[in-house]
Amino acid sequence: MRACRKLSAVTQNRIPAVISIAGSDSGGGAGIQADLKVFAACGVHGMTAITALTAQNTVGVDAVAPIAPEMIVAQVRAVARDIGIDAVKIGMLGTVVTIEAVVAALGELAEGTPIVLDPVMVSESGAPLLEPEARDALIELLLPRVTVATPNLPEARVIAGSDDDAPELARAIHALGPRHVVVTGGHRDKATDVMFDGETTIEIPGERHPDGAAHGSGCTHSSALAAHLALGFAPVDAARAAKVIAAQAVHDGLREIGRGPGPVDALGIRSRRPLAPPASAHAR
Ligand SMILES: Nc1ncnc2c1ncn2[C@@H]1O[C@H](COP(=O)(O)OP(=O)(O)OP(=O)(O)O)[C@@H](O)[C@H]1O
Ligand SMILES: Cc1ncc(CO)c(N)n1
Repeated sequence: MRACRKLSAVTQNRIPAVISIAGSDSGGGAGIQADLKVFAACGVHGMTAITALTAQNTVGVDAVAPIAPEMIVAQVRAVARDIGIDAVKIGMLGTVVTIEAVVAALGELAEGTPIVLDPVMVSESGAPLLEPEARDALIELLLPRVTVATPNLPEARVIAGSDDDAPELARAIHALGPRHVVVTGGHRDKATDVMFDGETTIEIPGERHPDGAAHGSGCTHSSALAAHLALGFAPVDAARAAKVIAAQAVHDGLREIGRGPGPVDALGIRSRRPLAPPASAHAR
């Protein structure tokens, strides 16, 4: 049974708690690992329900192990019943069984809790992260439940079943049930995100950073969007903030990490490094 509506974190002047229901990236660039960094960067408390483990690096995905459906529900229930959930980000799902488990887990949320769905299908390195037969379950079971869906261009084309450009795709996907759609711009000529709210198409432009590193850019964007919804931003303002944060994370991306496309950096890790080790430090 769905819990009753609870007061928002903003009304209560508390730190919002946001959960990522997503896959683990052992390379630390995308998935749950990226999401927790973004939540911290946005000033919200991050929580997780892991849907799948991936043995992954910047070059590829070596193995995927789905988490048992009852364990997915248990993770969400545990935090919902104690800490409370102010917003949800959903990332890698992988299988129909996992999608069904996540739908069941959403029953633990208070009414009106914002849900952001990043319909992850393929990794930056080109590995499939959603079984082809799970597309229909994602469309029928999850899309109608979400506040904001954030497909990239190829994902939007798979969901809409057309080769259109972002504005038409955003409208077609909106007709499938989500309240807002943001087609993200990483795979477009200009890195402009396109949002549709049911009435208006809104362009969210930004400079393209061709020399950055973009592994985890979509995860960063959807987590930042969920965090800002929990912070009380309206969806369009949350989408603008998410675009700025994702673009900066790509710009700051850690190109030197791994042999493939390096991970985004949402925390400014490079700028946090000491200029030199203390004189007393000895290399082991
Ligand atoms: N090179 C870039 N320069 C500026 N912004 C970018 C760049 N690449 C991606 N972005 C921004 O990052 C966000 C995520 O977009 P993108 O389309 O790359 O997601 P994605 O393909 O799902 O990411 P991934 O699968 O790598 O995690 C969007 O706001 C997009 O505009
Ligand atoms: C676990 C995971 N989630 C999402 C993506 C998409 O970037 C990825 N590569 N790995």
